[in-house]
Order: sequence, then structure tokens, then C-alpha cells
Amino acid sequence: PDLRTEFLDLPLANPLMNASGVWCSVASQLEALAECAAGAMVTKSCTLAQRDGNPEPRYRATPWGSINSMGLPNEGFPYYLNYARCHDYERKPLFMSLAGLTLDDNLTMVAELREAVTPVIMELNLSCPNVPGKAQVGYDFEAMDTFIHEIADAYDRPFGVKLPPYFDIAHFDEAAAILNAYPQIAFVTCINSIGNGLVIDPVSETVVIRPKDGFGGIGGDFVLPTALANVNAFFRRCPDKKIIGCGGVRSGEQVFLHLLAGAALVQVGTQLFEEGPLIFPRLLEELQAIMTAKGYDRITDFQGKLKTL
Ligand SMILES: C=Cc1c(C(=O)O)[nH]c(=O)[nH]c1=O
Repeated sequence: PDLRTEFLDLPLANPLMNASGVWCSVASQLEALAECAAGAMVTKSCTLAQRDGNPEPRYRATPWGSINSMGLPNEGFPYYLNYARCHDYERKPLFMSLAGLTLDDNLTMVAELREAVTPVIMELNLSCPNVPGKAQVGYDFEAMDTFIHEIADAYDRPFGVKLPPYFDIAHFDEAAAILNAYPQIAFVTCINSIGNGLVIDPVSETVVIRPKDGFGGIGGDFVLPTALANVNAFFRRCPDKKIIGCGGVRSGEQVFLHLLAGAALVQVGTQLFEEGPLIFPRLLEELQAIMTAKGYDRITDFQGKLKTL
């Protein structure tokens, strides 16, 4: 079967990519992603200045997924802009995730990104759950509208937003109404981790990560139904935008489900953290086996064709 696809008129070898934050913080990781089998890649969300992030341990894998409270550690915007200037865009598209701590910081980064002659695709992160004292913009619809309005004005190109998971139909409606007011928003990435979960070790009777009394973003198997719901909810509500699916992908089957639910591309986070970039050939093989078994020749044979009862 043919796994080729396209995104914003760019050809991709396949619909897979990393989730921002995983295997994409430093040049050696970005180079590994550029060389691996994934069809695209995204950088770690960056702030204007370099950040150390939260104290360790700040990530833990569990049998059903992961918990993290990294605290937005990153090399700073100039580092990733420099990588974007050196990236081989013939090989695969590069997305750049921005997560400025203030609207002004985001505007500063966006203005510079606009001036930089590079075909990088901006993914604006509105959903970081782990910066102490910073509420998620994605859960404050007024702030979200203001952020998007200002950033759309400052950036003259199509861009996307990374959203937190929503759990209420009224919130899907309200978030989609904001996004649909901005044709410049070409894609929506659903979901970021489910914020502020708590993993407890029954033997030591202790939390498993140091920051925030052990509270952190949840990823992995556990978030799959929520991820699929958010992908499908925005797929239904934003017909003029592409949806990038993220959450709960550990095998070709979950890639298939995200595509069926309406995802154009599919990001891998927790399982990439655990397995490394060699996960991508495995996921592609597994997806092709599913497509062969079902008689699908290409992605568009089933993409977005989820059936209801
Ligand atoms: C950008 C910060 C994020 C982080 C983090 O750096 O703590 N963790 C997540 O699960 N999602 C984020 O968006």
C-alpha cells in the first residue's frame, strides 16, 4: 500500500512524525529525526530564552503510558531557528513549536520567524500544562482568542495550534468557533498531554516525579480515547483545516484509528520516548499490514471515514 500523503501542499513519504517535546530538544536528536523514517518532524516547544526546566525526576514511563512535568526545558528560540535554517526541506517538512511564556514573547519569536526565509511550519503551543503559575491558554478561551488574533496579525503565513484535550461538547464548540474565525490557522494538533495527573508508587507510597508535588501531563495508552475524540471533534467542526492527531500511538493500529478519525498526520510521543526513532519503520510496517488486510491502497481510502452507528 502507498503511505504517501501531502500536508499544506508539501509531499510527505508518510503521515508520521514525532510529538513536540519528544526526541527533538537538541541538534543530535533533530538530526536523528531528519534521518529517520518519519514523514515529518517538529522541534521542542521553545521560549525566547533558554530554559533548564523543572527539577528531575520529571518524566516517568508507566505500564499504560507516561507522566511528565518537564517545565518547558529548551535551548531557546535562536537555537531552533538556526536548526530551521540548516534543515534539508527536500528530505521532509519541519514544524517549529513555539510556547512563549507571554504573548509578547510569542510576538517577538513570530516576527523573527516571519523575517527568516525558511519554509518551516509553525505549531503554536497553547497547551503546556507544566509551567508553575501559568494557566494553559487553551483552557482560557478569551486569552486563546487574543493570542491567536495578535499572532495571526504578526505572522503572514498559515500556521497551526497545539491544543489541550477538551472533555465537554460545549468546549469543542467554543474552541472550534474561535479557530474557524481565523482562516490563517491551517491545522490543529490534538491533543497535548492530559494535564495534571498524579501517578503514585504503592510500594514507596510516593509520587513518581519531583515537580508540582508529582502532578504532571499524562500520555500514552491511557489518553487514546480522549485523543481520538478531540481529533474527530475538530475534524467535524473545522472542515477547512487539517487535523494532526497525537496521543496514545504505540502501534500501527492507533495510527490507523487516528487517520480514520480524521487526522491528516499522526504524532508519536510517549512510545517514541521509550523506543526511539526506530519506532517509525515498525509503525509504518504495521499500518501497511492493516491496510493490506482491509484492501486499502492509499491513506485517502479510509482517512476521515469513521462510521457511526
Ligand atoms: C511545552 C511544554 C510541555 C511540556 C513540558 O515541557 O513540561 N509537557 C507536555 O506534556 N506538554 C507541553 O506542551
